[in-house]
Amino acid sequence: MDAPGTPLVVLDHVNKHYGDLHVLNDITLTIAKGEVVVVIGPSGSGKSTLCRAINRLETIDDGTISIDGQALPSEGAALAKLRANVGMVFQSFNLFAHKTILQNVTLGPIKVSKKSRAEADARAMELLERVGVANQAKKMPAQLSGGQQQRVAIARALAMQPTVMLFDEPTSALDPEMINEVLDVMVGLAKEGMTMIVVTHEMGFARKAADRVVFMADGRIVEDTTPAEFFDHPKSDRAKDFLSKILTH
Ligand SMILES: Nc1ncnc2c1ncn2[C@@H]1O[C@H](COP(=O)(O)OP(=O)(O)OP(=O)(O)O)[C@@H](O)[C@H]1O
Repeated sequence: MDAPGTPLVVLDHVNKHYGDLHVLNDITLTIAKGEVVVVIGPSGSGKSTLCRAINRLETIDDGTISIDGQALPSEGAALAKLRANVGMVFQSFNLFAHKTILQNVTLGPIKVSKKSRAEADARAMELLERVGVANQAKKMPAQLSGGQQQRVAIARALAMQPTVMLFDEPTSALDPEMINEVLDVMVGLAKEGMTMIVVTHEMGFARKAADRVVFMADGRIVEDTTPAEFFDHPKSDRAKDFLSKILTH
């Protein structure tokens, strides 16, 4: 087992364009094992694109991205293997609508990791217990609330035993009363030492659980610092402006 502080996710001079739009502008970022990094910034600043590029859901124009010392393959079996190590939780939970909650969690371990059904079921039930929805295991996704579905999505990602978890606005689609139940699960994961990259507008989570805040604007990393430093002493005008807009309400 590597010591905390070992680089796990490394982006080196990454660029991406959509036509004339420079959506990722010379992004260089290292995330260490066990670190929780919250990515925040104005709408359209490139946060989701950054998160998706780490998992190769988006291509990049130049630069390199590596995970655990391995450069990201662009396709094929190597990419599938890498993706299995990177748990991804999206804004919309993306559960398979025609499979039960338990089947949603066991599908990856059975199909990709070739676990036996008994082993996959046992592990899935442990994970569903952990995120507080074990009693829903036989139900279909549509029978669960949004907050419950998102917790299942987290359990599904954890079932693949990822080395890093990416969260792309995991609470944005939830009704307000369900946000905390998902954030509580995420805070628990952070405390257990999971490496996490979280795109979110939940500043409370950033303050409570993040080791670092990465603030993006116009495709660039403008600040990369501790939550306390960022929220209490933002350095750039962009960050000051952003914080004044979101913290006045
Ligand atoms: N497939 C695409 N084609 C063209 N432009 C795109 C595409 N996807 C994203 N963009 C643009 O790239 C920019 C960055 O998008 P991105 O979703 O990464 O921003 P974001 O910071 O996550 O924003 P938000 O907080 O609103 O989700 C935006 O201007 C967006 O319109």
